[in-house]
Amino acid sequence: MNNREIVVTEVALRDGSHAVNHSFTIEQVSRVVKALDDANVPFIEVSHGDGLGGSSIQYGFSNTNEMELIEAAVDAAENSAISVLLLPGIGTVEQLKEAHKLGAKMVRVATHVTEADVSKQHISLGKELGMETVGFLMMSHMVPAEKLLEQALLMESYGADTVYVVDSAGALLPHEVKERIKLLKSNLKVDIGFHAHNNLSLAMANTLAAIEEGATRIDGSVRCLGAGAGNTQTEVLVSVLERMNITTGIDVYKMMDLAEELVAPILQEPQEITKGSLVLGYAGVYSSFLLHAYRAAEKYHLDPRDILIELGNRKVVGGQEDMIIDVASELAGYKIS
Ligand SMILES: CC[C@H](O)CC(=O)C(=O)O
Ligand SMILES: [Mn+2]
Repeated sequence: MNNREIVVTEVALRDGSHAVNHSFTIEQVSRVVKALDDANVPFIEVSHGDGLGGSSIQYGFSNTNEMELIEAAVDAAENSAISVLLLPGIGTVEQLKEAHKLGAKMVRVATHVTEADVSKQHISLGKELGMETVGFLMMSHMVPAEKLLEQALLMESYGADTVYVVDSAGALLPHEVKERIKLLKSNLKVDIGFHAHNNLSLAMANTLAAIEEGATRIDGSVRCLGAGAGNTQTEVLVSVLERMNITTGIDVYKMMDLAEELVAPILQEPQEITKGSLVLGYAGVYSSFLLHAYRAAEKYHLDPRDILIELGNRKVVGGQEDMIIDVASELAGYKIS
């Protein structure tokens, strides 16, 4: 990717979908993609927060059909490639084909960190379609580095061009990121990526630790527009990397401008580390559970932190969003039969 030492994927228009209750409009997507394209961002991800097909009662309905958003993104991008996220079991083969037909160039196939085997069909299809294909191992903090390596090797064997360590809960500490990336780097032939969440205020430190150990594919969300406290803030990341003489190819001033002028007004509230998002990192809970837990807490008159801590204790993972209501009703004293 023309002299980029670090290849950034901007995820605000996908991960940020969680933070705005899946309310992105065609106009917002078009304007943000156009500006990101102008800033020379190589990859821009656009999908429901839970990936293709995520719009549902379980995960939250999108206000606008994600295929229309993907189409708008493809139309607005001259050079940037549009990426889609797909979780096997939520997104289907047909939806991936449709996104590809609309012009999506990259697919990231995401599984829970112990379930890489379910990614085979979708990684193979991504390759068959000629897409850049990425394996995305979510909740990577939940297993030791050796288990993560085993799962990453599976994704590599299915044909993934890159395998990502995904800190979905923002729970990893810098030394744990280093250990994981180092092990993958020395055992995989494909590129290694890292996706952070800022719940413990460690997204930037963890990202730099990952780069130090050889990760070359990095995710960021402009203005921290991602689930929980958001991801590594893209405009800050490209500024820091430029100070370190590491090239991303991205125009720092243009990133700063679009963050302030286009993305800040989209946020329903400024992205900050609130007590709720802090508990996600502290208890190791999926960042996308945050708003679901707030709603459940309101319904059952509970402190959302109690719900999140209990979800962490039970090691609830992505796809088990229905457990949020179950746990809340149990904590409120209702019996589940
Ligand atoms: C539900 C999919 C999830 O948001 C993917 C992701 O970005 C992560 O696990 O951090
Ligand atoms: Mn994420």
